[in-house]
Amino acid sequence: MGEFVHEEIPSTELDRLEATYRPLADAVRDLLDATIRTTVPEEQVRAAQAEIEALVARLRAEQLPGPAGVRFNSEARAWNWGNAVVGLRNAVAPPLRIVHESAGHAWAEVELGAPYEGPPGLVHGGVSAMLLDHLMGETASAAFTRVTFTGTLTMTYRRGTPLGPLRLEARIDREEGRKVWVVASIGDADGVTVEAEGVFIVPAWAAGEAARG
Ligand SMILES: CCCCCCCC(=O)SCCNC(=O)CCNC(=O)[C@H](O)C(C)(C)COP(=O)(O)OP(=O)(O)OC[C@H]1O[C@@H](n2cnc3c(N)ncnc32)[C@H](O)[C@@H]1OP(=O)(O)O
Repeated sequence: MGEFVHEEIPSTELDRLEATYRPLADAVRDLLDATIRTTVPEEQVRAAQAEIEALVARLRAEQLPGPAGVRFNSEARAWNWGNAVVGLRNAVAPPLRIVHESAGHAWAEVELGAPYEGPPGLVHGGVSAMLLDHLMGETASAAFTRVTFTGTLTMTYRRGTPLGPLRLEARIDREEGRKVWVVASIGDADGVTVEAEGVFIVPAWAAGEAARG
């Protein structure tokens, strides 16, 4: 497994950095959508590709040796900019902005576009599972007071989930020792499209931390 890295960047500096990186990731997200949907002539496609390759070289002039990992400072601020679901610097992430209503209850609203398509006009089933998995994991962590990993995730696809505005919701159903059962759903304006149940586990190696959380 990668690392949780203690990096002493003050929170005010993190705010400033995030204000720089968020619009960059938004622009790349827009690029993903444009790459899927463009109908410009082929020579323009090739010219755009050359420009993108030049931009990639500029960004790679200095970079981390591996993935971004999860970092934290001594002000209890944690940041996971590369995360596949909530990563602020990850253009593949929608990104999901999760609201922790209380420890054990969280929700998010998101608008999914062309990059998340599976069946025509519908969200890819694996994308639904990915978004719910993360939301449920954060929910199981009881607002970040303990570490939990997905043990088993069961998805029930009630009907197709249309691309567009969606609401996701998750709640802790019950707990037993180190096991936390979470129930969750995705819905559109007409109601629930996907339901999920998952068992999230406080790993043996983190159980001491959990007791302190
Ligand atoms: C805050 C950020 C949120 C991020 C959310 C993202 C969510 C994710 O995607 S996490 C990534 C995907 N998940 C993983 O990679 C997990 C990989 N698996 C593991 O690390 C381990 O197998 C882990 C942690 C699940 C269990 O390990 P360990 O703590 O050694 O379990 P162990 O002591 O054998 O079992 C503890 C209990 O859990 C049960 N259990 C173990 N594995 C599973 C499982 N896969 N499913 C269901 N139950 C399980 C056992 O039966 C046991 O139950 P009981 O106490 O009743 O006998």
